[in-house]
Amino acid sequence: MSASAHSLSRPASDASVKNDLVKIVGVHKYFGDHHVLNGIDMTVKQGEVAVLIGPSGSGKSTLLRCINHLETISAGRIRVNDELIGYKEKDGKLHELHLKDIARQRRNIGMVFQRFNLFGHKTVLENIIEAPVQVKGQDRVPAKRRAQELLDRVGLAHRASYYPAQLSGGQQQRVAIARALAMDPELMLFDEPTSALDPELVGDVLDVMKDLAKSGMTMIVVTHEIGFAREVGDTLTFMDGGVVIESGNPREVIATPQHERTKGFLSKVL
Ligand SMILES: Nc1ncnc2c1ncn2[C@@H]1O[C@H](COP(=O)(O)OP(=O)(O)OP(=O)(O)O)[C@@H](O)[C@H]1O
Repeated sequence: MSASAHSLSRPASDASVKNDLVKIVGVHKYFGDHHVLNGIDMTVKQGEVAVLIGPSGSGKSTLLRCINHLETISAGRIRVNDELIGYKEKDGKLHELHLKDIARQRRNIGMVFQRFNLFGHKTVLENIIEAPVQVKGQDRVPAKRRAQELLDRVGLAHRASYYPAQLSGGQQQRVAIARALAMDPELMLFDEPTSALDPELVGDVLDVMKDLAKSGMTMIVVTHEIGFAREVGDTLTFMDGGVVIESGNPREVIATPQHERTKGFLSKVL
């Protein structure tokens, strides 16, 4: 088949056609009468990096936590790979899934928080193999081999036998990323992964995230690192008051924000 004929007849399943991995439709979240998310719509395609920015209290963390059902949603639907997260739908109503199904869904969604939350009494290697061995039932030998590969990937192959307290904050955060990757997630959520770090440690963590993005990992990243958003993000979404104010190509949103609230926020963080 000639090249032109091939391009004309490209099948819908062509690997270059990106599928929607995350679909968030009309999501609301109330804590009592405090409306934190007020109808969020967002789509993230397979392999994309979606960066979320917004002022403190705008609902960014809550949205991330809803995506892996650490928070229940008050209305709307969140789907990852076409599977409804946290619920099954019957007669138009949502019923919360059993814990084992919620746990299965969470295994597919890695999450890295602002604070690294490593087990202090376990070595770096033991931290990384904990979930694959305990949750997935993997044998320790292949789990250790994979953990060592992941440590190599985050530049910490030589720290496998250290305890978290012997590492810098940036190194601990890279271990936290390796630990999340050990479950082979399809989606990674990052909630301000560098904001608790000393400035000189931020770059190494962002480099690991850039490498992950290059490898095709689908990522949703809450961050104030606008340079990262510009360089790595496929989309940049500005949230305020629990709604999406604007979303688009990061370079365009940063250079020519369409809304006063986005402009005001960017002027403070740029
Ligand atoms: N469990 C909870 N109970 C009650 N209110 C909550 C709870 N979790 C979050 N909130 C409130 O929801 C609002 C949004 O919080 P959230 O952490 O999602 O914002 P954010 O945009 O991530 O802010 P920051 O940048 O400061 O982390 C805040 O007013 C917060 O107090």
